[in-house]
Amino acid sequence: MKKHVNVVAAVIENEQNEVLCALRSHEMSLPNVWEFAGGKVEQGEDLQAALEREIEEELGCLIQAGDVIHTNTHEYEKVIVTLHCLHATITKGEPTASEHAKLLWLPKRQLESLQWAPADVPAVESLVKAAVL
Ligand SMILES: Nc1nc2c([nH]c(=O)n2[C@H]2C[C@H](O)[C@@H](COP(=O)(O)OP(=O)(O)OP(=O)(O)O)O2)c(=O)[nH]1
Repeated sequence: MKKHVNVVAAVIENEQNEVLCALRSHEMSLPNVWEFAGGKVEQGEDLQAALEREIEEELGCLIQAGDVIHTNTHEYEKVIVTLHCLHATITKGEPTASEHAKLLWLPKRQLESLQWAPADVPAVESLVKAAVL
């Protein structure tokens, strides 16, 4: 049976209505696609605490995680991912790539110009839809 993992991802918006996008590197599983930074939820952790921990580890900054804005389950070849996208705001520091190949602030309405991890596509579509309304 395939492993099922719960993953949290941060939709971080700046004052210019740009969203932080992160490119998965060659060394990561699912390489060379864009995602919202985050990672797997550990046992006993709530979604907000998991996201705050993952962002500090991955991007070296502190965030406050807010509401869940989108949840989607996607079946990959080897794993089933339930992706929870949460609003988040930076409270201290600047995001810096350590594991990712690149970070990019992109206006919401341009998000679909990137190649996203398949599990992220519904969340990206709804962010773009909300931005153009
Ligand atoms: N962090 C994050 N992971 C995502 C997103 N979309 C998506 O499909 N994923 C997948 C990729 C991975 O299979 C899983 C998250 O794992 P992870 O970020 O902890 O890192 P990983 O797979 O590189 O870790 P590892 O098990 O290979 O050590 O969820 C997303 O927007 N953010």
